[in-house]
Amino acid sequence: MFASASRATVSIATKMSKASFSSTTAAASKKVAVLGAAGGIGQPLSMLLKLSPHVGELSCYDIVGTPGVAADLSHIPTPAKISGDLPAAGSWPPKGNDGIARALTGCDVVVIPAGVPRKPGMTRDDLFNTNAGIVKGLVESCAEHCPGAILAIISNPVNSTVPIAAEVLKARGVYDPKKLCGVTTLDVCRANTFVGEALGKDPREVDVTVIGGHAGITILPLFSQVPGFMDAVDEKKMDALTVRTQFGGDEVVKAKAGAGSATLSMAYAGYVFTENVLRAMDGEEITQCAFVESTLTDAPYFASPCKFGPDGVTEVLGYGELTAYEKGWFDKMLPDLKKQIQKGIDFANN
Ligand SMILES: NC(=O)C1=CN([C@@H]2O[C@H](COP(=O)(O)OP(=O)(O)OC[C@H]3O[C@@H](n4cnc5c(N)ncnc54)[C@H](O)[C@@H]3O)[C@@H](O)[C@H]2O)C=CC1
Ligand SMILES: O=C([O-])CC(=O)C(=O)O
Repeated sequence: MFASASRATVSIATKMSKASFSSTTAAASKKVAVLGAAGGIGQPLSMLLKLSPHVGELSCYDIVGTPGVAADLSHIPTPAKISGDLPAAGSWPPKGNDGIARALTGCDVVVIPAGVPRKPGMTRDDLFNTNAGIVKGLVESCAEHCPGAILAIISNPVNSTVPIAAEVLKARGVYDPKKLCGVTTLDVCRANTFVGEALGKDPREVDVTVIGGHAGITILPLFSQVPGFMDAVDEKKMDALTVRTQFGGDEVVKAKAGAGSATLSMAYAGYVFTENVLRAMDGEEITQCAFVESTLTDAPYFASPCKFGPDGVTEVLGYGELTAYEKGWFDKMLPDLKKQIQKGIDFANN
């Protein structure tokens, strides 16, 4: 399918946007780093970014395996130059041992899927003890080596790792709320897929707004805003679809039975998010959902549709009217979301 990357086109229904593997106008000029590039998400995400018409340079960084990942990806005939780095020694191509500095210097966008995934029975918050420190350390390196880059945080729990990243950047004097996003695109992908199935529509033509955070009941798909949805689906079905979207991650964790969580769909979602950020940097008007600093609610960070421009988020958009059903979930979600955000802030400052 990807044999001729210059001709293959994949269109993706994200908020008012289409990402593709081909473009006649895009300049392959941006440097992107993937931190955690040898992992379950990192490898397919790096492959998709190697196909991006916007990426001129792709740095694959991890604590293991990146020389091999980079050598492998380097044989795909697209313009993006590839490097693979490890923390201290070892790189591909073999060109010195500057590790993360080499990976990050000059980056426009840094995507972070580094950290451990869930096993059955765990919540995303159960990952906090391991992943909080990993994200803190990596964002400290970003503050040092690419303070102007847009950071896209995938590592869970996103509701806490994004506030951790913000506190690290603030402490270093380089925090710009426009340039820090938690990636919630997989929630949008799932909601679009499930609505497509329910309405008998091509899911690529569906675009569900998903607000809140990225964990269980903090994920709130606004199905009432999908044209035709309320006429086609009764309250029981809507409830089932809402809960399935909120716990879509658990569905995958259970099916993988101890071998991790969503990787392929997340790589796709991470690619869609990053590609949209890159297109906005190149001057296109893009709107997509992201978990960002926000004044829309009492929670200091909140996922909602955001406009993106050359420097990241240019406007945090509202999410419109909620139905009584959605308001019920919204009220239930906010205390949890605020607690998870505060946990991240406290961790970073202690
Ligand atoms: N935001 C979202 O929607 C989603 C988030 N996730 C999260 O993404 C994270 C990664 O998931 P997977 O790729 O499945 O895990 P994985 O275990 O397959 O890969 C993680 C990679 O991170 C690397 N790593 C660990 N510490 C590192 C460090 N200090 N610097 C650089 N790399 C480091 C590991 O070596 C490994 O290669 C998990 O926290 C998971 O919960 C997963 C799916 C969806
Ligand atoms: O469920 C998990 O742990 C991974 C994740 O965030 C998702 O698939 O949405």
